[in-house]
Amino acid sequence: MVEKVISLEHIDVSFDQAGATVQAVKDVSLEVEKGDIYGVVGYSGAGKSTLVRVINLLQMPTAGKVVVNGEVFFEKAKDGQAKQIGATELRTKRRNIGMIFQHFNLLEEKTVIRNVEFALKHSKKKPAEVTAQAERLLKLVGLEDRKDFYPAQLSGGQQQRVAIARALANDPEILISDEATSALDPNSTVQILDLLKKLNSELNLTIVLITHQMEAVKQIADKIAVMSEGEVIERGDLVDVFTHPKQQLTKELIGTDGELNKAIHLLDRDAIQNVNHEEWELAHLTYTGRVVVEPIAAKLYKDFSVEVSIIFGNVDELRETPVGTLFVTLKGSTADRQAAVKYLRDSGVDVEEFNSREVIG
Ligand SMILES: Nc1ncnc2c1ncn2[C@@H]1O[C@H](COP(=O)(O)OP(=O)(O)OP(=O)(O)O)[C@@H](O)[C@H]1O
Repeated sequence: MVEKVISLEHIDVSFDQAGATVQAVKDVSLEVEKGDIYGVVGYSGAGKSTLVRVINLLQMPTAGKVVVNGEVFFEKAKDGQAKQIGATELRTKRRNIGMIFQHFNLLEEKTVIRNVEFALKHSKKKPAEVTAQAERLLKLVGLEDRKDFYPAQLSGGQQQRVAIARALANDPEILISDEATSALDPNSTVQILDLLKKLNSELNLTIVLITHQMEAVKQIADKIAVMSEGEVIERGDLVDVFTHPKQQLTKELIGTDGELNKAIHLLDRDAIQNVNHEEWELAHLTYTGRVVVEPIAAKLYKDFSVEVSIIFGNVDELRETPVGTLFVTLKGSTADRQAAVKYLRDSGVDVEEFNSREVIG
């Protein structure tokens, strides 16, 4: 059975900024299931941080309902009275939600192990148990041999590992990562994302990943929500959203737009200038898994008399699923091209067609 871990219902958050009201989050509902890696993406200022800070009530919503693990943290109808969990209980419940940030926020005057132990200062564990827990976590994040170092003696990636160990000190079920890889070099970014993926599978940790880096969500997220101006404008399974983006902004974020422009730019105009507009089109093919291009091109020619010319192609990995993109021109009569496109779609290839007149005017 699917277990809902986080449920945000109709969340609004407004701020007063110099006398004006800024609506940072507008009527957003979001459900995160146990074991999800849920990416929340969007440009700076879209409202991502504000939205996720609502989960543990670091940010109070103006209206809406926040439920974590079946427990109502906050509830307020638009013009109603707010009901919220008591302060002491909230403090305890927050321990179930670890957080990591872009800036690691480590205590510079404390060693790595003391930084992790510090997160257990309110726990009822004995000092020896606290140390054992911190050592266990440092081992989990691959830093057992750096436990007596100070933060300044570590690389950014290593400091983020310490921050992750500290965030896991109270054995939380949920980890919120707010731009945790944004300040890291590409290599450390990949390693931190791999670590988050490992923690997700080994501990069944539910992760909410806020980022403006599409590469980060591509590497590990199962689901994504795209935010713009305080609203979630598109959401769903990562592979679905990446292969069938609906909103213009999503296309922009994942680069589909740029790819189309590149295809139009690279189009061999000499080769098509004498071809009648009705006899060719530009097509964007997307396929998951392994599709062999050569036989498809040969088949379209042999069975449908449609000539395929590849403009460019690319294979990407979305959460370990290979996803191929091909921009091609299809030459042939309208009826033959329609039959060929139908064959491609029936074979599981997603086809987006661009009329020749739209492409070159
Ligand atoms: N405490 C605050 N007081 C006033 N306005 C705020 C506050 N926090 C956020 N905002 C405003 O709310 C909007 C959303 O900000 P938020 O930080 O949630 O966006 P974001 O998508 O996380 O972007 P970034 O990655 O730049 O933080 C912005 O217009 C921001 O200026």
